[in-house]
Amino acid sequence: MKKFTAYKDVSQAEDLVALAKELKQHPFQHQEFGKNKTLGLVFLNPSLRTRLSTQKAAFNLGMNVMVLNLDKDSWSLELEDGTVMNQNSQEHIKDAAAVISQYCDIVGIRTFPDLKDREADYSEQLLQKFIKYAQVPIVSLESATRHPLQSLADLLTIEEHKAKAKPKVVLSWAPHPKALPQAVANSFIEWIKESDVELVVCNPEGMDLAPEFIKDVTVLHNQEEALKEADFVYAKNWSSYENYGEILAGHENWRITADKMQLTNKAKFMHCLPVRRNVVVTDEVLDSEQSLIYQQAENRTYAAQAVLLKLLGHE
Ligand SMILES: NCCC[C@H](NC(=O)CCC(=O)O)C(=O)O
Ligand SMILES: NC(=O)OP(=O)(O)O
Repeated sequence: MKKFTAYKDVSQAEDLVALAKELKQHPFQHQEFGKNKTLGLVFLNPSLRTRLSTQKAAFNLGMNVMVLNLDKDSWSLELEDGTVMNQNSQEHIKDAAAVISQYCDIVGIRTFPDLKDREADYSEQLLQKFIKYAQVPIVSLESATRHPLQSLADLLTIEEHKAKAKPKVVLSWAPHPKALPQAVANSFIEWIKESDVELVVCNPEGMDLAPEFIKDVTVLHNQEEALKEADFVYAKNWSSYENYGEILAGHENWRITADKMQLTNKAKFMHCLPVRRNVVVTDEVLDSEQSLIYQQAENRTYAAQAVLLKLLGHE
């Protein structure tokens, strides 16, 4: 594996899930692989889980870790080539990526979309430029359109908790007061649709995800119908792809409640976190036995560890 930014970077997702599962049993068995290797983690946006679980994954492999909050502690980046940099940007991404990667064997980068210019966000310009100018493998810590480490952890969580060979997995849009990226939802679909599950996505009219992600996927605009007999309910808000970055107000009734969970086949509840309690989903659901939110967060460590191990050259 040369980089980890999307499903297509991985040759066998099942193998990666199996490796993560094995690492969860024996986290320290590959310490020699990471010895004297350095992981750099670059954040342009906030993070709790990705920041800590990826560091923990690296420590489990015997790696050293350096973290840079580029948005707060470093220079503001210029992305365009040939610009006369006499305005606000202070360092070109070309120089920043080249220099950071000199200090590291693997670099992880988190970069959210600005949710204003759809083409710019969907071309992943910052991530792609970083890859272009860095000389080492790059791991996405959530980019403008995808969150592959989250999706890999989610696959592992579903694998561990499924009670039948082909469970019904429902990804449901849920309300939120702020415009959020489509990345977690896009990525979840991209990974799970290749697994042996019955996938249903549900969202209000006008909130369909990008055609490239929902191609050949069942999309319903009726949440109650979608939830029937679900084995897993994954809730997530996203802002509009169609009216790019717009919030959909007036759909508070899409919140996941205990009553809605009654429609399901005693489904497990999933969310990537952070979650706005009692907006996206009620406390009653989040704090119930059905909730897998902390198991998902725990699995982030082993998903990241599997990815780092592959990038370090483990067969
Ligand atoms: N990394 C996991 C999700 C990150 C981001 N959520 C957020 O920004 C939530 C912020 C808030 O609740 O205001 C998202 O949806 O893609
Ligand atoms: N789920 C997730 O990626 O969380 P953070 O944004 O806190 O890293």
